[in-house]
Amino acid sequence: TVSDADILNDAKTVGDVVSFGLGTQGQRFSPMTQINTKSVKDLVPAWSMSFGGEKQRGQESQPVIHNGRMFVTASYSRLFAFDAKTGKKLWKYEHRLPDGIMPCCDVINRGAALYGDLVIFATLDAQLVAMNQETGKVAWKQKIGDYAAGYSATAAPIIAKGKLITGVSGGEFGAVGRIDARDPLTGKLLWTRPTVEGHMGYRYDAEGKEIENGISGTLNATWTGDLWKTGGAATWNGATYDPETNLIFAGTGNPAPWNSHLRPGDNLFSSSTVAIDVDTGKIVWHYQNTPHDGWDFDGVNEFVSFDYKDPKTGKLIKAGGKADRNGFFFVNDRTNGKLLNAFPFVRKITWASSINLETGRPNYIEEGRPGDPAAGVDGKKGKVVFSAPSFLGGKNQQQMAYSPQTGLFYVPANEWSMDIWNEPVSYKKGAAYLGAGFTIKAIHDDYIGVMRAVDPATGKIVWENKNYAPLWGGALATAGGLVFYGTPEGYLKGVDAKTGKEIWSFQVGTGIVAPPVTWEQDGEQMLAVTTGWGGAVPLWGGDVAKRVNFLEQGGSVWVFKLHKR
Ligand SMILES: O=C(O)c1cc(C(=O)O)c2c(n1)C(=O)C(=O)c1cc(C(=O)O)[nH]c1-2
Repeated sequence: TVSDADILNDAKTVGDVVSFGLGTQGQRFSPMTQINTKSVKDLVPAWSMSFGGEKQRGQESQPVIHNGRMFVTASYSRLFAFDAKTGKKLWKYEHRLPDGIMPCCDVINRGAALYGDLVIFATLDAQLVAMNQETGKVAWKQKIGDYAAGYSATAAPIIAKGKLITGVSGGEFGAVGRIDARDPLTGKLLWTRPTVEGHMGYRYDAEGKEIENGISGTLNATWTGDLWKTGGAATWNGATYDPETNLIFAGTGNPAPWNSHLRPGDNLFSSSTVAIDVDTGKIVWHYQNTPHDGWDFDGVNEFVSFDYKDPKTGKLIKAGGKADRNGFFFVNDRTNGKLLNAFPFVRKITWASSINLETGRPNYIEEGRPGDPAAGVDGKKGKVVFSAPSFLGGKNQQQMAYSPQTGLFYVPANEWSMDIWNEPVSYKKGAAYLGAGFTIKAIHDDYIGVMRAVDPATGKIVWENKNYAPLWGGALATAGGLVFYGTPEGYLKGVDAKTGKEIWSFQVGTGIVAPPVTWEQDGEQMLAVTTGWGGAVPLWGGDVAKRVNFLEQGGSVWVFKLHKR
């Protein structure tokens, strides 16, 4: 069984992977060294297993591994249990999905959580399902949203201090984001914390009775009229948890609708990092990466805890790093949210010239905001603006890694742009709630994706590896001096963490849009990645989707280990 101690120590222990992020702080760093810059050239496949089925689409799942079993979620709300050593299929669960589900950005899932004897994941019809790890028998199910109103769920749950922590998707339909804490063994709700100002949070007593748990003194002050009621800020990429501060860090999506002229104000807590007390569900601090977002710059990117040496004072600070969809990399004090540093990690940014380190607010470029349709001649279409990054972001769902060995973040970034304009829109249950039109375009002929090694203290890009297609898979850093990541072209790569030099690669036969993991199995270091091209790019990518339409779908897990000579 998986205990709280197993989860607390996940980043340091090598025998399994029991949390999303290889430790709930989300560093995606492994202390293992058997596979290193010298030996990595001898990596060979150990096994591969297909998800089968007629339907494929994007596979974004991070495998979790415990007690010789690997649990991987797959497209269309499926979950597979494999023998971690041989790949033998142990069981599978296929969730029965209703016809009316409305995931905005492909039928993907990012992974499962482990606790006790259970494996738990979220489904596209906004449910949580917990199964016995050995048998696959369903232990409990809970509905977390109304799929007919656009709610879905794609993020991997995490376990924080014995609580199951989950988010919701649906921002493109005016769903209201929130973070829930449940008893992982029963599914019982312990607290719920909405991420749109104006909505009340609740705690539940022993009898399950609601106790109000709001943010005192604040009502929907940063919203106009009634728009907060359907205000988005979806927590669609889940959360990280830092045991040192007892805080859950949730990234929140764009405010709804996209047309920012309809909702003057900062629109809290959209496009933000929200730090929530794991015991009470109260918001302890928040930092808004894009106040009054008008570009769909969801701030759901993972907030990764790390120790930051202040370049001026030399003091070690408990910090967190976030490569935001809006193109800036933010470093905040994770005890109180104070901004320590902010710098661009993509080269072209048109909406703000910089982030003011004193006030913590962006220096907007006013011409960079799409125009108000109500100000136009016919009131139907606002001024079109050229904008970079595109709304798919300098970084999207693909997870970065942090190596305490190099002190660098490894950010799977994208350089692209869009034409974007606003249109009138009003809320209708179950209908897209954007009020915007757009086309995404490449900036450069030779690349969109670019893996960047970023120094959080100086903002310097230490090295970069360009990639033709947009990077959409996460990174893994190891004490072996390596960074692993996959490309939509199908290459899983092992590169030198210090220089970026590619030392090993393997073609998996379809695109990679998931983060690799590593663990030790019977004394051997194993490397695993889920494969299968998809996610938001082929659906929303405009000109970019056409440019990469040669990429083929798939659906499988690949596992590698060193060839014994
Ligand atoms: O606002 C939302 O609720 C929401 C949800 C999701 C999702 O659940 O995957 C994505 C987005 N927004 C989104 O804006 C986006 O770019 C995106 C990309 C992906 C993906 O997995 O490829 N999901 C999502």
